[in-house]
Amino acid sequence: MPSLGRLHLITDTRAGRRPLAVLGAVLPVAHAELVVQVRVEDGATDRQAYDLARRVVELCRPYEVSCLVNDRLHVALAVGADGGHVGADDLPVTAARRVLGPAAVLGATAREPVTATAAVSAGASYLGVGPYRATSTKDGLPPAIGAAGVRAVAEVVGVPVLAIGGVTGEDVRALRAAGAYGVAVVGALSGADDPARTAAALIRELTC
Ligand SMILES: Cc1ncc(COP(=O)(O)OP(=O)(O)O)c(N)n1
Ligand SMILES: Cc1nc(C(=O)O)sc1CCOP(=O)(O)O
Ligand SMILES: [Mg+2]
Repeated sequence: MPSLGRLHLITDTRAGRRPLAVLGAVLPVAHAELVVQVRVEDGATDRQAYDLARRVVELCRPYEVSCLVNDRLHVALAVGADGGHVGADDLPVTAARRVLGPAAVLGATAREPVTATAAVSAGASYLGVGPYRATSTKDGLPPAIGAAGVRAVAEVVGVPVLAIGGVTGEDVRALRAAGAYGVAVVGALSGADDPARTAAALIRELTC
């Protein structure tokens, strides 16, 4: 299984955002600590997801940066991605593992210890744990779990825990102290004035 980077950049495909430009800026500074998760809006077609994922894989390849696809595991397989990420509305983790195979990176969303341990038993190789704090990037999320919620999960699993939801560079120290291995972000990079500088700062905080 490929080693897992600590900074997960999740593509921002909301209107007006430029996911490929942001990725192009971040890749040269991020090296092995970057993982890219291709996430499209729920209403996007499979063809749109495929076209974006194919371009992301192409961009990442020269940098040896891993690429995962959110939800749509057939797209992950079709573009030769390194794996995928599933949550409560997606394929169950056991089924996702069967689809992707034993060597793939498979992430699962877990919001509390019980679902976290179940996801790991079912074959998850890392967990996305959140929302750390309230975020406007995604609708319909449950209340924020904060550092205590991240810690509660990190304490009971042996796989990397990535904190997600409203995370910025200023949160990294507290999240690492709570047991997080890394962070997954949308807005912190997509909305940054200088995504390369922001990514470099995040990686410094994640690896110091
Ligand atoms: C790293 C990471 N953590 C959590 C999620 C959320 O997944 P999910 O709950 O399935 O919600 P959607 O992203 O599919 O809307 C994630 N994508 N990545
Ligand atoms: C896609 C997603 N999933 C979440 C969860 O808690 O499951 S929070 C989230 C959005 C993360 O975006 P930002 O970094 O801009 O807050
Ligand atoms: Mg999902």
